[in-house]
Amino acid sequence: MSYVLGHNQYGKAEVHVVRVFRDDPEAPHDLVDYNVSVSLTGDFTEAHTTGDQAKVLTTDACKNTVNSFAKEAGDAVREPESFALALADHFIEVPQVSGVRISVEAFPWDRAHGNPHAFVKNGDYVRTVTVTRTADDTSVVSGLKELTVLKTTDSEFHGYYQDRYTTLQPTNDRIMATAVTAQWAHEGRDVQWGASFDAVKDAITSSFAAAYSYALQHTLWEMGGAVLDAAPSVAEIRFSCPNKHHFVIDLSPFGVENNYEVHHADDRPYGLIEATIKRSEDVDKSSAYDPGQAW
Ligand SMILES: O=c1[nH]c(=O)c2[nH]c(=O)[nH]c2[nH]1
Repeated sequence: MSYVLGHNQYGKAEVHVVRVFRDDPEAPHDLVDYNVSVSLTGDFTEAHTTGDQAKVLTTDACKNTVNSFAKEAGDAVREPESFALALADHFIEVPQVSGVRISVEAFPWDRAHGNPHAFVKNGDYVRTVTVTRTADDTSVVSGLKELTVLKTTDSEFHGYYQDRYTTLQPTNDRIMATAVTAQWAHEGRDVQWGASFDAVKDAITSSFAAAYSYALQHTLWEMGGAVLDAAPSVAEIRFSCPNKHHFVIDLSPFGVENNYEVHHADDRPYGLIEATIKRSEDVDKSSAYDPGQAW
């Protein structure tokens, strides 16, 4: 039998590191909470085909590098994009490495009641970053997931294609809810990452609230446009949004009127609506995204 080695990559997944900033004894503490994954490509054929590990930077060293960079990388640690860039810039210098992908989940913590050293984990969303680096190219994708939003009206759904399996009744008024997963690819790496993230998140939530919706697809389009207007470095944004169906419960058997008030919050199945909104047809950022990410 003959066979060849196809695409391969390796690294350390899910290095969960928390960094406290407490250099100034007079200043309140800050912290960042990152789950970092490192993935390397390069000249690693022999590690697989002959068992020769001479070129393998250990995944243990990858983990140690992440932990040490949480101190060594200075102010770059404060934003997940700049932290991922610092790590990617480091790993790409390893001679046998030709490609680096750093993925970060950043868990937000809010200061507790203005206390200088106590925090409450903010479960509203998780911030995400994917940095992809080769010798002469760097791409940065920022994102968020698990941002759950709901509006109680200003949402319709009707006029859709009908076949013999179509039973859904059209509606001029419904709850619309989704848990937004979005990733957006930047042009360049010279970006104020924190301000840019805040602008995108604000654009998503404010346009979700303000836009009158004729479908979740229509809302994705509105949110994408708002993001491109708000964040100049963003070339495109990809959404993956489950339609969290809320069905009006028929209370008429009990003689009770239900004017879009009482709903069954359905769990599954759910509609899954996905779309990319980009500045022009020419934008192609597909290589910037981690294909291994479930979304
Ligand atoms: O916003 C929606 N988009 C759909 O494609 C769809 N399909 C469906 O059954 N309900 C909805 N709602």
